[in-house]
Amino acid sequence: MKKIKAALLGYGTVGQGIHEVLHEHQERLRILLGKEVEIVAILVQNPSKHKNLPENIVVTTNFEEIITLPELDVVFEAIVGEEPALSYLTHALDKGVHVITANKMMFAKHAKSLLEKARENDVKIGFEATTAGGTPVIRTIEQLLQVNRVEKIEAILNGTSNYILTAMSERSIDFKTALAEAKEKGYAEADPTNDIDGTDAFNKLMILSQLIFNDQPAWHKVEKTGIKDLTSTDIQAAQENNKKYKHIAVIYKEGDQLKAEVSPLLLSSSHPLYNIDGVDNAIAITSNIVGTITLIGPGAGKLPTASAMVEDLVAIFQHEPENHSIHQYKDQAAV
Ligand SMILES: NC(=O)C1=CN([C@@H]2O[C@H](COP(=O)(O)OP(=O)(O)OC[C@H]3O[C@@H](n4cnc5c(N)ncnc54)[C@H](OP(=O)(O)O)[C@@H]3O)[C@@H](O)[C@H]2O)C=CC1
Ligand SMILES: N[C@@H](CC=O)C(=O)O
Repeated sequence: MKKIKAALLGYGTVGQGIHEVLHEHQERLRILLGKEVEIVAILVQNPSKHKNLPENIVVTTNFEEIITLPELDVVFEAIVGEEPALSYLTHALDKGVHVITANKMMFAKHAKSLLEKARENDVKIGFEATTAGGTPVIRTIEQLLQVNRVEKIEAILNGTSNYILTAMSERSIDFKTALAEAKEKGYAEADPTNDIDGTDAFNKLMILSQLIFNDQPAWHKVEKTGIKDLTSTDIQAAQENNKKYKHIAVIYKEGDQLKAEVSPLLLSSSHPLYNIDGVDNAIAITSNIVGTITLIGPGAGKLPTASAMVEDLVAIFQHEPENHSIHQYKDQAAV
């Protein structure tokens, strides 16, 4: 049986999640794609941390060694920061290799040029995992709201912030302890600055903006505030008034101007995002025909993020002409 040959860039929370999901669900992937998916190489920074990987997988710090492997089909990118990720993915697209990325910091800035490059080279970029973790907002907008015109997004887009706010409110723990828990659970970035100062939610909002409006507002004009200055006293006071702080990202068009803001807001219980707690994200999408749809689901973590990336893999390879396209499990097939 032919194989889909994949490389992982990064073997931290997300990279390990992808490996686990590909391994655990090999049979399902074989049914869906008519092919096995094989991880042939993994790029890391410090190979001594990754000594227990199977011997048939190339573990390297040198991207050249990966991109020159014969018959490489796809690269999953789960490293940190704008560079070298951008250069690696540009190189992969130029070589005709599909790309699946979780790297929102890089993609917020370079979505447009990378998507153009992918089109030029007749390959695909999956980026579901860049926004809202395991919650499938990208494909919902891209594929299920094509006749609709999306007019507004109001969303909780950072799992760490929502986890911290919920923990401070429900368990009365302090900010530092809640952040340490979010790190321990694999929700927060290794450097959590972007989680708590609003940058991560901002980056995700810009990715949605690019997808929906094929444009982004001028970054310096978007007001961006994180949750880092909220104190336990603020949170308890809100609770005593039956309110909650939530970190909200909003974008809409006013005339031909894009308006966006990312900030903590005090919500009353009638607000649709009031009950979104823990690591969950929620995205209220308002469109001209259907009205408002709200997607809710895990916004961070190993398996939710890997789920989004492996679903991207299926979306890319299912469309290759020789592949099968079976959408139902046998025991769920319609009679
Ligand atoms: N964690 C989450 O819930 C989510 C994360 N993301 C994004 O996914 C990406 C990965 O996140 P996560 O797995 O949590 O991060 P981790 O810090 O857990 O892992 C990062 C991995 O990337 C490797 N790495 C980092 N920089 C380089 C480099 N320059 N060259 C080669 N390898 C490198 C590290 O190598 P080594 O192991 O040797 O140190 C490590 O294996 C990030 O861009 C993040 O923003 C997106 C959605 C959700
Ligand atoms: N650190 C991010 C991870 C997912 O994008 C978050 O907490 O939302």
